[in-house]
Order: sequence, then C-alpha cells, then structure tokens
Amino acid sequence: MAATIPFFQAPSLSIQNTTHRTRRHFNLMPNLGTCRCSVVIRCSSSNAREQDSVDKDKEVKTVEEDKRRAELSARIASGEFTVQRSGFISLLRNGLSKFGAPSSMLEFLSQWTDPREDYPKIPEAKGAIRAIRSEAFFIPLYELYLTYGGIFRLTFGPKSFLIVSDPSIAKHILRDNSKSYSKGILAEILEFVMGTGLIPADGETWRVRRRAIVPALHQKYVAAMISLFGQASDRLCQKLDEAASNGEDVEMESLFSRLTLDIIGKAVFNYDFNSLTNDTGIVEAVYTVLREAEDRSVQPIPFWEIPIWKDISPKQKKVNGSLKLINEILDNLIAICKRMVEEEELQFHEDYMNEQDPSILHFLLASGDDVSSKQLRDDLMTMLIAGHETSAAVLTWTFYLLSQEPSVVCKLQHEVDSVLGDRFPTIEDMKKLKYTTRVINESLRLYPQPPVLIRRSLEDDILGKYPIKRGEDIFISIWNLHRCPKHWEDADKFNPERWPLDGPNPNETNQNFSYLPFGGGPRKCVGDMFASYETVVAVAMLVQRFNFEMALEAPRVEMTTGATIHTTEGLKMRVTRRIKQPIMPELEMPVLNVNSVGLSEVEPELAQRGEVSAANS
Ligand code: HEM
Repeated sequence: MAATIPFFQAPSLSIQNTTHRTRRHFNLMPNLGTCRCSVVIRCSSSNAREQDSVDKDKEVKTVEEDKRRAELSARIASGEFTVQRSGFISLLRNGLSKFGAPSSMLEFLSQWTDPREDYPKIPEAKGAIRAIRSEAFFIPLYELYLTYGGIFRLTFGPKSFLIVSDPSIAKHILRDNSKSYSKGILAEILEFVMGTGLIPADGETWRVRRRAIVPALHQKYVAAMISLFGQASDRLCQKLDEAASNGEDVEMESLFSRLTLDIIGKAVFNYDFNSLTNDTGIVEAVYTVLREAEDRSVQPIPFWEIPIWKDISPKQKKVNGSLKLINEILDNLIAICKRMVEEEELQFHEDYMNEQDPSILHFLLASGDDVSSKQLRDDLMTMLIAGHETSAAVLTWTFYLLSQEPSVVCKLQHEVDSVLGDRFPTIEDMKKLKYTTRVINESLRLYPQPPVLIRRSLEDDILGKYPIKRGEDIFISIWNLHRCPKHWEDADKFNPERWPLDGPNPNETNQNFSYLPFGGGPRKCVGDMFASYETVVAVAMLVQRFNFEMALEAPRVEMTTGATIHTTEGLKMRVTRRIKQPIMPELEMPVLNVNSVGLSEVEPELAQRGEVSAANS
C-alpha cells in the first residue's frame, strides 16, 4: 500500500498591496515565490525607475516577512508545536525514585530501560502543519528547522517523518551509510510509472542498472548533446520571435517543459516529441502520467489501489490508457533500435556513439545489455521523467530570479555576447560561459529540484547524536540546506557572485554537503553534466536574442510542489527582441545529423487512427 504525504500543497496565504500602479501580490517569504513586478530582463543602466520599483517591492516583502517570522517564532517558542515524550520505564523509574523506592527495585527497572533512552531524544514537532503556513510543503519545514534544528521528528496522527537539514547527517545518509537506506515512499508512489527504474530501484536491481546506464552518459555523448540543446533552444527562440512580433505574452513554464521534453526524448531514445510545435497524443499521454505521479504524492488516501476504482474512475482509465500508449511507443522504439544495432558494423567500445542515433537506448542495446524489455522500458521512462521536469523547473525559476535582478541580466548578456556573439554554443564554450554557469548554480541553490530527497532506514542507525529505528521515513530537505542562514550569507538573496568565477564548480563534495543540487553519494544524479550544459545552453541562447519581463497582467508567481517546484499559475512574460545584438544566429557550428525515428515507423497504427499526429514534420 502506498504511503502518501498528506501535507503537500495547501491554499496559499498572501497579502495585497493596493497602493501600486496595479494591484500586486506579495509572498510572505523573501524571494520564495510570490511577486509580480515589471522588471525587464535586459542590460540597461538607464532604467533607474524600474530598479527603484524592484527595490521598493523587496523592502515591503522584507518587512512583511520579518513580521510573519516573528509571529511564528513566538508560537513555536510557546510550545504550541512541541511534543514532550520520554520512555515509559524511565518515567516510572524516575517517579518511584522520587518517592524513595528501594534501589534494588530501581536497578531491576533499569534492566528494562532501552539503552537508547540514555541518548538525547530527537526534537519533535507535531502538527497541523497547515496551521503554521499553508504553502508548498517544504516551506513550513524550513520554519520548523529554524526552531528545532538539523534533525527533528514531524508527527501528525499515526504518521511520523524525520526531517534532516544538517549537512553532516545528510552526508551520512546519502554517502557514508547509503546502504542502510532505501527510497521508501518515493518508490511506492512512482512504482506505477517507473517500475524498477533507476530512481525507485533499490538493492541489486539498482546496482546492476546503474552500472549499465552510467557509461552511456560518457563525455563524447554529452558533447554531442550540445548541438541537440542548441537546435531545440533555437526552436523555442522561433516561437518567442513570433510572440515578440505579435506582442503576445508567453507562458514560459510550459514552454520550458516542452523544450526539455523534446530534448530528453531525443537524448534518451531518439524520439522527437516535437512538443514545442505539435500537441500530439503522446505528449498529452506523457503529461497525464506525470501529473498523476504528482497527484499521488499529495493524496491522503491511495484511491488508485482500490480494485474497482481503477476500472471505473475516468481519471484512472485515462492514466492507464496513457501508460499503455507510452509503453507501446517505447516497445516500438526498442524494436527499431535493436534492428539498427544488428545492422550496424560499429564495434562497441567505451565511448561508443552512433552518430545517427547517439541516444542512451542505442548505447545500452549496442553494449549487449542483457535486460528484460520491461526493465529497459522502466529505465527509459525513469530517465524521461528525471531529465524532463527537473531541467524545466530550473529554467523556469532561473528566469523568475533574473526578472528580479536586472544587474545580473546585464552581466549575463555581456558574457554571452562576448563568448558567443551571434552563434550557437559549442562544447568549448561551456568552460567559457562561467557567469552563465554561476547563474544556474545559484538558481539551483535557491530552487533545488527536487526540494527534498526521500529515504527510509533499512536498519537501526545513529543520526548525529540520535539513534533511529529501522523503517523511519526521512526527508532530507535540500531546500533547508541551501537556505541555512548560518551557512550562507544573505541566504535568500539571488547572488551568483557568491560563487567566484575562478573557483571550482560548486558541488556536494567541495561544499561538504551544504550544497547538493544533484544529490550525493552513490545515488547522485547520473545526468548532472547533461543537465548543467542543457540549462546553460538554453539560458545563453534566450538572453542572447531576447529581453524578458514579467507580463503586466501576469498572475502572481507562487510555488507549489510535485516532484519539482512548479509555479501555481505559470510564469507569464513579455518577450522583446534585443535591439543591439544581431537577432538571427549564424548556423556555423556543425549540426549533428541526428535522424530521429519517425512517427510512422514507431506507431503506424496510431498515426493512421489519427490519435497521434506526425512528430517529425
Ligand atoms: C537540472 C536538472 C536535474 C536535476 C536538478 C537533477 C537532480 C537529481 C537529484 C537531486 C537526484 C538524486 C535523487 C536522490 O538521491 O533521491 C537525481 C537522480 C537521478 N537523476 Fe537527475 N537531475 C537533473 C537532470 C537529470 C537528467 C537530464 C537525467 C537523465 C539524463 C537525470 C537522471 C537521473 C537519474 C537516473 C537519477 C537516479 C540515480 C540513482 O538513483 O542512481 N537527471 N537527479
């Protein structure tokens, strides 16, 4: 039975300030999500009025935030959320001792005392967490962390979770004693879509699949992907160009989602979803399944496990239909790729790559990976999901952050102009686009995707000074680690300058687990390099050609969670072409001729039935 996390998502609190030109909504946390302001993302020192308006917004938000935090701290300090608990035997022994019970009796009772009682107890918060704050679930966890510290227990009803925000404990769980932890709840929630793919898998299955998959993302492969990132980003630029011509606002979150879906489909199994241009049945199927995975993580009761429900609920029927369609397509892609591998004469070696189809699937089949079709499908589906929503969320929040800091945009555009001019990025440029990379590093610090990592203890263990039992569900809050006020100066400020350009690229090792955007230890993200380059290319190409500003009537930008941090109502922006820079890039880099599999080959029947329109038009 799937355990779920019932406190995900709740109605949001906001205040309205009607003194501004248009009615604005402010979030109650600085830089955490709600703001609608008209800041143009462009390099323009003459725009002092806009800067002034941003500064005023920030000031109001800071005052509101300070007030809210003071109120909350007072409530927490009053013990409202604190549970007092101690071992029964200890309590009895202490009580009897006070009444002068004979020492033999006290010694006898001592034998029955759990030796762990000598350890300090993990601080415990109880709750109606909704009462503290009703927003994306990791926000109240941050508030509680400021009071209870790097590890505390959160109990509500019969459920209890350990919330870890201490870097050394995170390192212990993720790296030093990783064998004693599984994916727990996460595996239960994702089972219907990822089966035993790499993210939910544990034990031997995980070890075998990780050993097979990691080599597929070798350097030559990632370098080849740069041109794919460029081509896909160019398609997005064409769309934005149209919007700029027509003076239409664009919803960037959904466009980023389509951009990264198009990229990951080609990169993982050489399939062109072409979702930036077409709304095909398969694209809808992928989104149906993704939303279902996110919905399941917020449902208090796992309805989907009730046998009759599965058959009568229209939503579940749609999910099952979507899964069937995706599986059919994956099976066809696997079959086509197998034929290609059988016919090719290339010898397999360490950095093997088929120029026509450099996908991970092709590498796996060419390597002679001895695996069932079901497992292969699970792995492909896992990578599709892992590499899609995460990168899209990083791009969304990067553009949101940029809209708040025109000075950062100025530097960013300066770097992009001097490194790229008007051409596409190449692999050599990745080292040169240092500031662009720092912008992504900083965006990942403020908006980590996902904001929490989930684990379950497989054995008794000791976390910091606290013993824990087997079977504990644990949330490692990357959000808290990345915003710890003791560790980070101006923790809530978007400040790419905090990472020196001549310093190493920040990661969990050189930041001693205070910064872990791609996780850490043996289960660290396999696509970290891929994702870093993908987001750098997309950001560089977009700011190279356009200026962005929040659309005048844009809904407020607030956070909500699924697997990653989404906005509640999208990121609506106005896009204008940059005037100073050349608009169209010269296609001077060699474009990799990646012949993706055509729809008619993969799903002839579906295409005939008109359920899926041509993906390769
Ligand atoms: C900016 C984009 C990305 C971010 C922020 C990100 C983040 C992460 C994080 C934090 C983990 C660790 C999860 C845990 O320990 O529970 C992870 C695991 C994973 N990621 Fe990524 N990821 C990104 C992109 C990608 C891409 C593009 C791919 C595939 C090409 C990918 C494939 C995976 C896989 C397969 C795992 C599971 C590894 C294992 O358990 O052995 N990710 N990712």
